[in-house]
This record gives sequence, structure tokens and C-alpha cells, in this order.
Amino acid sequence: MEKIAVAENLRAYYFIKSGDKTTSIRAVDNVSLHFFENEVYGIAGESGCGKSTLLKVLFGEIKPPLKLVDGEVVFKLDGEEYRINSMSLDQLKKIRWKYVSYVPQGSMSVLNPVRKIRRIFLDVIEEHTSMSREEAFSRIESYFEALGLPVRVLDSYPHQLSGGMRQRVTIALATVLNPKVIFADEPTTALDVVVQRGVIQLLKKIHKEQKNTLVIVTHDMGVHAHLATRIGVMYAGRLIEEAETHEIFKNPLHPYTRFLINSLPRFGDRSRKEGTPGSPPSLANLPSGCPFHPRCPIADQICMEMEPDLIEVARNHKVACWKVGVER
Ligand SMILES: Nc1ncnc2c1ncn2[C@@H]1O[C@H](COP(=O)(O)OP(=O)(O)OP(=O)(O)O)[C@@H](O)[C@H]1O
Repeated sequence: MEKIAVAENLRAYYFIKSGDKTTSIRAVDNVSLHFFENEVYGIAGESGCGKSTLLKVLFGEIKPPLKLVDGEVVFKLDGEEYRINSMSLDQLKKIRWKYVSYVPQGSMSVLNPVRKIRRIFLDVIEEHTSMSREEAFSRIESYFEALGLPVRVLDSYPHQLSGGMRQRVTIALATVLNPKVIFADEPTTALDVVVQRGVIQLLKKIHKEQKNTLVIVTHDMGVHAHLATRIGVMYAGRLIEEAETHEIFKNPLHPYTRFLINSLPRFGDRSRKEGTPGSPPSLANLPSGCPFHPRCPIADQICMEMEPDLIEVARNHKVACWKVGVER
């Protein structure tokens, strides 16, 4: 399988000024990963672990107070290399939508409230292709039909749609030009379970037909189980475990990953699920050693003192934990 994007040693911090003091929030800290062509890569972890920030860095959307302190992201698109963190906004615009697209958290932010949906699609197609207006209209309608979305939605304004339909329209918009890579940030959050299922089916359908790379951020391990080929688990701005999805669920090695999986409700099990005790640390003031140690049931002295590296402990299975192989 070919790699379509490689990120090395990413460090991205928010620098917050208050008086003459500047606090750095280390939202992404030394993250290296890659994505293959035609895979679904799931980024998991609780709220505040740095998932959305990582997605922004991967997409090249870095604005103050966020700053890329170290590392770079390289995409390989149609045989050309793109070092996106050193590209100008104009250069980035040329690859966005057509090659790399982004579904941000909250579907309203990308849908212009004063334009009908058809017009919003037309704007994107006209800006990024040389299609005639007629071709664009027919492309939009046939894409809606292919995705099983009602064509009448095209004549609505965003606020006239339900939250679930808006989210599906946002996903359709991000994929209408058949991009090679799609980044989706919490696409199912804040939707009820039935609507969530529709959004997951839509993402699956698009991925199956377009064979692009989908990178999906969600705290919901159930969504990852349904969609992802591989999963990277984030904690305190770091990648702490990465493996193929079936391996993560069958053999989770990091105690944090086990917590995430154990807190998933199981079919037919009505017992109350235990969440992970405690909450993630402040990224402005991390504990010493392994950042998970204050919440970890198996932490010992070394975990309090030294941070473990992310290492490959089995084929395609990486974990950052001192205790792996010592105690399960
Ligand atoms: N614009 C910002 N300015 C300052 N700090 C920020 C900003 N955006 C995010 N942060 C901080 O960066 C850290 C990581 O946030 P991020 O949104 O990346 O996490 P997340 O895992 O995606 O969580 P969520 O699902 O809640 O968005 C958090 O501590 C958050 O408070």
C-alpha cells in the first residue's frame, strides 16, 4: 500500500498571552504518523486530547494562537510532493477541495447561511474546476442521487435542514470533487443514534466508491469500530497507541485504550458503564513522566519519572507504555 501522507515529529502549541506571561498549551506533542491510500484512519481519545488540533495541522490550517513548533506534513498527490506547512495560503487553496478536504466540527460553519445549498455547491465547483454551469448543476444533482440524498434539499437554505441532513450535505460538499484525502472532525457528534448511523453509512459509501483516504476524528470508539481500518489513540497531545482496528479491539495494550474500549456499551448489556476515572491533564501543565500515570491502574515509579516512547511491539502495533509486556 502506498503512503499518501506522512507527518513527522509534529509539535503544535497554542500560545496564550495574559499580561506579560505566555502560557503554551501543548495540544500536539511529537506526533508522527502516516496514512495509506484508500484507508480509513481513526483518531481516538477523550475531549481535550488534541485530536482536532492534530487534524488542523495535518490540513495546514494553522492560525494564531496555534503555532507549528516542529515537524512537517508531506502529501504525495498524483506523484507530486506537497510540504503543506511551508505552502502559502494561495498554494494551499489550489489543493484544497480537489485533493484534500476537511469536514470541520459543526456543519453550520462551512455552509453559507444566506445561500441555498445548490449555490454553495456551485461556488465550490466553479472555484476549483473549469466545469460549465450546466455541467456543475448536473454533477451536483447526480452526486446527490448517487449518495441517496434528496435532490429537493438543494433548494433549501442551511437553516431549513435538520442537523443530520446538514451534516450529510457538508460531507457531500467536501467530497463532491472526489478528493484524495478527507479529514472529518467528529462528524457524528451531537446527532442522535439513528441519524449517526446514516452519517456513518454515507461516509462508508463515499469511501467505497471514491477509494480515497478518510481520516476521522471522534471520541466514539463505536464509530471507529464501524469505519476505521487503523486507529491511532491520542492522550495529552501524544499518540499513545496505533494498530489495525481489529487488533486494537482484540488486543488493546495501553491501559488508556483499554479504558476507552471498556467504557463502550455492549449490545444487550444494560449495566452502567464505568468511564475512565479522572480526566485528561491540562495541556499547559502536564504531569511528569507518562502523562497518563495519575489515572493509570498499573503505573509504577518509572511511569512517574520518564515518558515512554511510542514503539512497535508487534507487527503494525505501536504503543507508548512502560508496562506493556510486563503486566496486563
Ligand atoms: N483556539 C484555542 N486557543 C487556546 N487553546 C485551545 C484552542 N483550541 C483548542 N485549545 C486547547 O487545546 C487542547 C486540545 O484541544 P483539541 O480541540 O485539539 O482537543 P480534542 O481532543 O479535539 O477535543 P474536543 O473533542 O473537545 O475538540 C485543549 O486543551 C484545548 O483547550
